[in-house]
Amino acid sequence: MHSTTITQVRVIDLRFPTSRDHIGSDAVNVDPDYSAAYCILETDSGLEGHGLTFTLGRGTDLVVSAIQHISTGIRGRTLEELTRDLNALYLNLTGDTQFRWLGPEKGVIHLAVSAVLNAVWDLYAKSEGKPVWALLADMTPAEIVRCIDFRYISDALSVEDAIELLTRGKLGQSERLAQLEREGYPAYTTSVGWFGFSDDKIRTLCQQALSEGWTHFKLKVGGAEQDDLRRGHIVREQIGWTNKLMVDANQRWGVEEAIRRTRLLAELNPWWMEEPTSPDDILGHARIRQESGVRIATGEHCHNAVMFKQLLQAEAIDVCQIDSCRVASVNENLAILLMAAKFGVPVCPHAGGVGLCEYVQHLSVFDFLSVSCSLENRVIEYVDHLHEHFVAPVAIRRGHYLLPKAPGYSAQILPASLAEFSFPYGQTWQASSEQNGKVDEVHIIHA
Ligand SMILES: C[C@H](O)[C@@H](O)CC(=O)C(=O)O
Ligand SMILES: [Mg+2]
Repeated sequence: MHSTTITQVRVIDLRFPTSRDHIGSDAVNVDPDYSAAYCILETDSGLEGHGLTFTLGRGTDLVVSAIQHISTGIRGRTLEELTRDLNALYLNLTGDTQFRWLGPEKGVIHLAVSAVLNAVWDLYAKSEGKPVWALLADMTPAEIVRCIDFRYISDALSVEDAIELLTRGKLGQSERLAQLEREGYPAYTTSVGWFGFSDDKIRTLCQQALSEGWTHFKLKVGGAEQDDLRRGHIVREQIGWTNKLMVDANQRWGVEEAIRRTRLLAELNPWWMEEPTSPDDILGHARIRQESGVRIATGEHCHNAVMFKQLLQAEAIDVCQIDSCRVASVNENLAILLMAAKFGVPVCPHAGGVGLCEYVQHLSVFDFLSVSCSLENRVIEYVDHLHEHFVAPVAIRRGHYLLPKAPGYSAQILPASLAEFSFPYGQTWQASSEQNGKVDEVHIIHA
């Protein structure tokens, strides 16, 4: 790797008005504006590292500010220094002796660390001329392990466990890669069943998705009992009973209610119930799993590898839904992939958000090539929104992700989109504030 020095860190508050069409809506997040705290690492070689963390509109400015604070130590350092020991970089970014108090390893600071590390991985992969999945697959087990913080997970996954899994994963890797080249990676769609969509819209979107080759569908639940069942049966009428239907409650219920409602929804034969209760309630998920008889999935709001460790140790989940931005980037997700493989729990990444599909395809491909080496019960989420804003958007064919080939981590956004949707001064937001004649009080402070 030639020496590349980080000369500037730019941060953008990027917001897309998806709430206007109920895109992304669920029983709890009823008006999501898919947004991102977007980080650009400029270098003296002209290469740029682009990274983001996913937010939902208001509050993105808090993460932007956090990135500005925690990235001061990145400027002036070479890429070679940063990537020589990626766990040391992780510890440096998460371990600031005062910022750590705002976590640790959770909340706004952890989201900011994720954006910065996502940008570092993007720059690293670009400098090597590889997509991130290939950069990881070409690493030795020892190199992968050097990216991971084992301090709080070694009681569940030791360094030796990781080395053994990764060494085993080298066997047959080229055959698995050839399989992905031919077939792509299996996916499911959530874009047919957002909470704010009408019954007719759900019917139409299911028919369209079936014609495109989709076989796995996710529906948002968590409204009134009869509405959930009615909408569920509408989907079943369209997709039949052989195709897979998953339901997602987005943390809507307490444990007792979650057990009751999951049992009710069992008549839809869901392949999993997602986020039935608080993401922090590990024992609650275990009870719901034991007492409902339905497969339980969670992860999109689990803020670090330690939470995933406990979900796996408590046998609380059937499906591990990693998120590329909630935890601190590739570093933490490597640990989670390895723990899930050790506990025999399939990983089906969360991707309902801007840039998340572009990111998680790399993590699932690496999991198949080098970690679990299995596609059994594994599908990557796909949402059909905002991909037109990316330099190298995901490619989908008949319900499968095609292997990303461009060097980097795939979430670089087009300059015109950065300009148009930056908040609050991009054209989209200027137009809406002029149109509405109002600027939210918080934004006046921001301005
Ligand atoms: C607010 C987000 O769109 C959320 O509903 C996404 C989600 O839960 C999922 O994709 O799963
Ligand atoms: Mg979800």
